[in-house]
Amino acid sequence: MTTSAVRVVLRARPSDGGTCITFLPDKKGISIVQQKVIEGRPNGSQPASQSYQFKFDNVLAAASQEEVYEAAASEVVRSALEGFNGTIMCYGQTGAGKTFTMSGGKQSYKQRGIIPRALGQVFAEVKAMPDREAKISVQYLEIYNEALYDLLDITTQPHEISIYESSRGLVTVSGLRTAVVDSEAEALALLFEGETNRVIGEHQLNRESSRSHSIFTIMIELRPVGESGGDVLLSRVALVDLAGSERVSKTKSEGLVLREAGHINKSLSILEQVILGLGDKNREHVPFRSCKLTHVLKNSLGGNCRTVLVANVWSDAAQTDETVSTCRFAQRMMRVTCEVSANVVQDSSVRVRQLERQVADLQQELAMHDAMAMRSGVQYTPYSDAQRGDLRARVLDFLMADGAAGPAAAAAPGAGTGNAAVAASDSIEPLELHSLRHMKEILLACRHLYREALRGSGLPRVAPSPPDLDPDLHPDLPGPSGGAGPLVATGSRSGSGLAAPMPQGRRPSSSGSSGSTLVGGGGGGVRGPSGTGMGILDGVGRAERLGGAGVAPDDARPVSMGGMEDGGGGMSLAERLLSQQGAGTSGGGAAARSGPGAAAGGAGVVAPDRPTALEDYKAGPGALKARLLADNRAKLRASRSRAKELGLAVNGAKRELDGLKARGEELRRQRVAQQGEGSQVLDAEEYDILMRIRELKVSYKENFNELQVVKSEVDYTQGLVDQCNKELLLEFAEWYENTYGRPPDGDGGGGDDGDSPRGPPAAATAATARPTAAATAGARYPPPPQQPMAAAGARTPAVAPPSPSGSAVSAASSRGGGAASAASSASGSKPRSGGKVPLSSLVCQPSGEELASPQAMAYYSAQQMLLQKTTGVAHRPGSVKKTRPTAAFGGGARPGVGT
Ligand SMILES: Nc1ncnc2c1ncn2[C@@H]1O[C@H](COP(=O)(O)OP(=O)(O)OP(=O)(O)O)[C@@H](O)[C@H]1O
Repeated sequence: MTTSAVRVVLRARPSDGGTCITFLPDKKGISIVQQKVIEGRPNGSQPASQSYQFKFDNVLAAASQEEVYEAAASEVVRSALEGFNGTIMCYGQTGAGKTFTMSGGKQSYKQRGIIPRALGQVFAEVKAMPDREAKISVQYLEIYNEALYDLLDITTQPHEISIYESSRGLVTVSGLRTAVVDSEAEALALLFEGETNRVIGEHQLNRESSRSHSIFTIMIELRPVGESGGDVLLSRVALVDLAGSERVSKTKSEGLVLREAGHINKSLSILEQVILGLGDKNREHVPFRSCKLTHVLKNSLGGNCRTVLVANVWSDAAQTDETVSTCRFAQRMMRVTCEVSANVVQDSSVRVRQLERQVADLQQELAMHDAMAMRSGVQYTPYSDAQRGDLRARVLDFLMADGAAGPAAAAAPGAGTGNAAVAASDSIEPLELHSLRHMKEILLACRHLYREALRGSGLPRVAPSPPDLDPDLHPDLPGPSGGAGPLVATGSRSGSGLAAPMPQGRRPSSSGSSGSTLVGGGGGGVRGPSGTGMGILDGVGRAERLGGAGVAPDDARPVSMGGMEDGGGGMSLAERLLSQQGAGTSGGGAAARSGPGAAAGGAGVVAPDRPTALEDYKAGPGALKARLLADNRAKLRASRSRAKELGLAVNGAKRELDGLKARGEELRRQRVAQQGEGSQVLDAEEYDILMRIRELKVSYKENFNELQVVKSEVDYTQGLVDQCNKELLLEFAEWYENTYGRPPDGDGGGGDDGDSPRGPPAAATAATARPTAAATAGARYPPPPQQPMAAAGARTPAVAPPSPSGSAVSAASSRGGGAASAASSASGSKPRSGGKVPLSSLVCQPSGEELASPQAMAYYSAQQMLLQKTTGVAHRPGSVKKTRPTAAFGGGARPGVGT
């Protein structure tokens, strides 16, 4: 990047009325002598004279007029061929010879001006570059009475041409015809055509006075020949013929010509201000946008451009004032510096071709490596639709194989035990992974199926996975294997055939007290299903049978663990881990305690009060859930605080936007009133407002979008907190009952986190709720219900799944009218009237507003999924009671269901 001062060229129109100027010997300045008649002097006295001398240290001096034109054109063209923008601008009074300098005299080729010379040089230079491919195009703009015209296309209306300024301050004019020219002749033809379209007028000083400013632009694009890549040079040469400043007293302009003079003089005066501003380093604001001329020339004046100013003076003695004025302008222009750098860009098309070739080479290389390593089926190219469809079918088969394992498992040796689950998962044909792309495609297929399940297809909707769940804090997340895996078949094999994913964190967690519950509870466990593919329950089933004797077996702990281990094939990894770690210990502890305790009917065990017991529970067997609850609460707080922040930011931006818009509109009205409807030149304040509005809109949109996301995160996390809270309390109630032989004081399903004492003990307790014959007689679990989508949005989401066996599982989810009361008791608002809280009642009901919210409905649907899963395949040792068919759980609540 270099910094250079603007170059000045002095051009003098030959005098025909007594010359007032002489060039200095070195041609780097001029001397002006002004003769003045001083009034009041006695007749015959000599007129007084005043002399001026203007020297320019950056003047382009040449011997002849032709050489000056040639040198000026050459200076700019050569640098343009190196990628630098250039401008040559003629300035001076009317009639001083600007058009003559730029376009040339009409008499001979020798008289041709700077533009034809520049065009000739461009094509000559390009021709001399065999290693470069050049694309030359031209534009010709006219600014007449503050309106923009296309001199190459007179059909273009002024309003179709506009000045656009990029965020980096680069100004371009859009709407102009850009003519690509292949030869000098073609370019000259366009130049002449454009010249004939210029507006000219006649006045005292010039019979062919240009009434407009014109800018002929040559655009040059130079790229290396062929596909060798390399840099592309882009440059623009603007050749500006300004209209001349005129003194109306001299030109005697009238009517339209006078009006034109007003526009011309105004714009030239703004140009002068701009030059003054650019020359003054302390000046912050340069009024480029005050008129079209200076706005369009913004890049040429003090921007990334090499600029040559041609100061045209008329050497007539009568024009001395204007000559002095033009020289002053030129001197001011000398103070303007330009930061220039070449416009070099990478040829993207060549680069793309190179990369494509590279990719193809690498693919070949990979294919060779695969062949040598005997790897087949690896695909590196994107999957086609057909391949994707095929993969989805295979992924679906894989997912559904889980549900199909049931019959196989039932038939397999070891069915009825936890081994069935192992057998079931072992029997699933794994999906082989060939490559990273293959893995991604499998995940995409899963996502597709998931979304399809969400959209409907007669399947329940599920909640989206909560973000960033820490597996350490969520050990009850679905594990990778068996029926407890991340996907739960929601239909029978012959049903919809689609699998819906189990929402994370919704799966009943392992509590480690399973053995104790089952053993001490006297066989309250559910039986392992057969034929439904839910072999995961077999472990529990075995524990139930073992405990069914109502006597704590000698091997209480091993049985407890055995139950876990046997069922391990169907457990999630997290469950297995849990059973092996602290929870296993506490589970064992509970077994040791509860087994004998239950055998003794709870006698001899002093039950602590509820708050103390709850604290014990939270520190012991319920630690995991309590931690999960605390974690979710922390996340909820964080989300809420972020939502608040974003809400404030959004509202603040909105308020500011409204204020700015109102002010902007006011300024616009003022501008239109002053400059007319088509005015496009904004003043500084209006421009700043527009820029600020643009910035604000961006930040408003970003914050608003994030707010939506955070809001749904808050909603979702709130749901998680509620759910965790309920589960914790319910599990606590069960643990308490199992441990001490009676339900805790107050309400096991009490509200919040159970820290506050609850109301009176429930009248009826789950201790009285014993498995009914029907339930314990091996009633098979029904296949997971095919829930209609409507249920997801139903006001009562506790859908009773069809119960072919009439098991209490159905009843558990169909306790008519129980939902509200139990829910209220679950929230601690009032004590339950009796019995256990039916699972169905733990499913929240969407409010009217929520019915319209997809996030809310997804959440509720997820709860229903949980309900279905739990009622259909309940296996969580700690939650067995929830699905245990008891009278309190819904026995007789509905005709045709229950026991
Ligand atoms: N160097 C020159 N040699 C011969 N004639 C010239 C020269 N410069 C200008 N003239 C003549 O002077 C007259 C005015 O020139 P021109 O129209 O180029 O002036 P101008 O500065 O463009 O005026 P304006 O833009 O105000 O109309 C023309 O007739 C032109 O031929």
